[in-house]
Amino acid sequence: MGCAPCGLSNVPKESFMANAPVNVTVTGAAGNIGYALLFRIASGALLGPDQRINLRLLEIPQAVKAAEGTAMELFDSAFPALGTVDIFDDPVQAFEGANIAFLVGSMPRKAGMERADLLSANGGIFGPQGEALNAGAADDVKVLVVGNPANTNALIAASHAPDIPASRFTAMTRLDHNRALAQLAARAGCHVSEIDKVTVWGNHSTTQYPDLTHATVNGAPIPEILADRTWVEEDFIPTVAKRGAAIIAARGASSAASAASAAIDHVRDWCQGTTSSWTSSSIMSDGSYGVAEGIISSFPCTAVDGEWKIVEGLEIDDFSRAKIDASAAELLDERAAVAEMGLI
Ligand SMILES: NC(=O)c1ccc[n+]([C@@H]2O[C@H](COP(=O)([O-])OP(=O)(O)OC[C@H]3O[C@@H](n4cnc5c(N)ncnc54)[C@H](O)[C@@H]3O)[C@@H](O)[C@H]2O)c1
Ligand SMILES: O=C(O)C[C@H](O)C(=O)O
Repeated sequence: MGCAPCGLSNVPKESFMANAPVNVTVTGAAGNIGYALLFRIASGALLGPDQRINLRLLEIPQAVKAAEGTAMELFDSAFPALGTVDIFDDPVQAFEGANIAFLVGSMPRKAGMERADLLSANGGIFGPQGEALNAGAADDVKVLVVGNPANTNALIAASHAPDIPASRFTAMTRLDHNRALAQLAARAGCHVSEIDKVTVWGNHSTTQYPDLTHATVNGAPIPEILADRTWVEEDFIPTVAKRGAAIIAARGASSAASAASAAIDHVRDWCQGTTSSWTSSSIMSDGSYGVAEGIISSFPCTAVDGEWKIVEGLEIDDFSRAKIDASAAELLDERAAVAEMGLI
């Protein structure tokens, strides 16, 4: 049963802005990431300050009251770009007319767990949400799955939405990409904005492969850094791949603000286009780079005219080959596990 939309609004719906309002649905709106994400979206960080956004928040019934508190704060922020804020506990209503959907709502892992340990707890959320998207989302809907294990949850959602192109279901490895930029910047003594051509391949898990093979700093390759195999293999790769666990150990809770920021980066680039040579996005594999079709895996991607495209033709050395294959194999195992559970 749906709860009544609260319909908070600082502005009349019909007030003038150049473009029609964009409907953005955020699940898990009362959670930690939701709290960080909603204010960034409403501030214009997602689609620019001149694009009116109507927010549609989905929560479980027990958390609707907390979501109402967040909606009150959104209202009190008087964001010029924010239109209406409606709250639902029914996915069918929440995804009605959605142009963009952030699928965040799900349980985070605790210390000592791997993200795949959440498959049985969270996987069941994403089938019904895929069906609800299929039933009522806008024709141009773009879906980003943040809730873990994000890649396989995105696959579950996509498999329940036969009328939506599978290319519209993506999972978030942008946080891993940003972590890789930050680690390389620290090692190279440069600013993150001076780095280009970093890739995160595979799963948002410890098997992910943050790849510096093609990386540049200020347009120049980094042979001295790549020659330091101890740093690349024993420091950089595990630091990036295990950063989520390190954050949990330090904060006592999983990353929230950096995850929200990466979610903004992912969807902003998807809608407005990438500005660097490429970024990392988990999308449905078409078999590129020998990654099996039918899994949602991270690739080097550009976004052009609202579509992710895999950057083709990169040379893959033996070390990278083994790493990419290992993460793809894990995704195939996760797919088999959710098939076994009847989730796809
Ligand atoms: N992909 C990434 O890089 C990345 C990064 C950080 C966190 N995460 C994942 O994001 C998820 C959310 O993290 P968080 O810190 O916000 O957790 P949280 O526990 O603070 O919030 C989760 C919210 O989701 C809600 N929720 C649960 N089931 C729901 C459902 N069926 N529909 C709608 N809402 C529902 C809960 O009520 C809660 O408010 C976790 O799975 C976490 O592991 C992913
Ligand atoms: O690691 C986690 O469980 C949370 C998130 O996926 C992260 O990478 O920070």
